[in-house]
Amino acid sequence: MARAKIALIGAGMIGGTLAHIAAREELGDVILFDIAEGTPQGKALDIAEASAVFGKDVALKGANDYADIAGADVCIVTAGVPRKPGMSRDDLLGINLKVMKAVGEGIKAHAPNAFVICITNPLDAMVWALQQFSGLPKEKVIGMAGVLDSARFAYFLAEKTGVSVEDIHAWTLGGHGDDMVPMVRHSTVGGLPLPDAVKAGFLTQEELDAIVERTRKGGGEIVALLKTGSAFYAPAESAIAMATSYLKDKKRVLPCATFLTGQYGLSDLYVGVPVVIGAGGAEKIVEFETNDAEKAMFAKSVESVKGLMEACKAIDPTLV
Ligand SMILES: NC(=O)C1=CN([C@@H]2O[C@H](COP(=O)(O)OP(=O)(O)OC[C@H]3O[C@@H](n4cnc5c(N)ncnc54)[C@H](O)[C@@H]3O)[C@@H](O)[C@H]2O)C=CC1
Ligand SMILES: O=C([O-])CC(=O)C(=O)O
Repeated sequence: MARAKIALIGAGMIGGTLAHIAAREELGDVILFDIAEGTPQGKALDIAEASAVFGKDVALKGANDYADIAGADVCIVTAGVPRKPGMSRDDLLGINLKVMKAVGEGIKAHAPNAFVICITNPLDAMVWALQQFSGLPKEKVIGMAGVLDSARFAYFLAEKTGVSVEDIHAWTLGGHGDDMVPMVRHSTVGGLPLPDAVKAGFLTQEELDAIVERTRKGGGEIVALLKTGSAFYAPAESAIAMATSYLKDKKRVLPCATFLTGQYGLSDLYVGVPVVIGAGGAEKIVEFETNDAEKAMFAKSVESVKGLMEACKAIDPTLV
């Protein structure tokens, strides 16, 4: 059977890392696309040469022409700009919205059957705009944020409790901003919901509260450390998990920015919720039962996403 074709739109920090992981995992042949000339070609060649060391058979190619993404099974979009210290993700909206228009048109023309994973920030508004610009079915266009946010939550819990990351299951809901909602009652340490893990002495309530706050601001913590850009290893791993579930029809339940059609009482927007990812794309949204406090936090996060959608519409009135 032919190898899958994975198009990476944007060959910067995340794009290059995605190419490296996809090659090492032998997930498929990789096209690295960017407007910068030489960058995608150089990264593709470097990783192709590495493949002779790690011993995986994949083809890698750098490109500046959308024609090269033709027939891609998966497109992962990181094109645009990242934030620097002192900026919020929302400050990227104007410049990255223009990038989403160009990328959406490129995908529409050359890879209309692909499963598209958007990573570019501000994530929930960008994936919503990208779906419209590309015209692809909504279940085939999805945003990466929740896998990253919940991975941060899980890592901080593992670090504090001393329990293996493999035995921690953490969930976040909502938009990819500082008002995202780490789901304390639905996340578990060794099978114990976090309130029970506190009772059992794995961590204190104060430690849990601090982890929730650190998770919400996890992106900014890395930006402040790196100074020149934002996180790229964990974001790339997160998108690869989503692409793998699609390509292998694994039907993993992953928190992703997904188009809602009535779930959680919401319609016509993208926001982070748990969703089954399989060969059909975003196949089924999982609806957590939420209490009043969780509902209020989720509603606040959704309001932020709606505000960004309105800002996009003001810039580009073709968006509806
Ligand atoms: N959703 C999430 O959880 C996360 C989102 N991000 C976002 O991902 C995006 C990419 O981050 P990095 O890879 O670190 O940035 P980067 O600056 O290293 O790479 C971006 C690449 O996009 C390219 N580019 C710009 N305009 C383009 C266009 N019109 N067409 C094709 N390529 C174009 C640039 O030449 C550059 O190579 C940023 O917007 C960042 O905020 C970053 C981390 C996590
Ligand atoms: O914080 C940023 O700008 C990048 C990002 O979305 C993250 O790492 O969560």
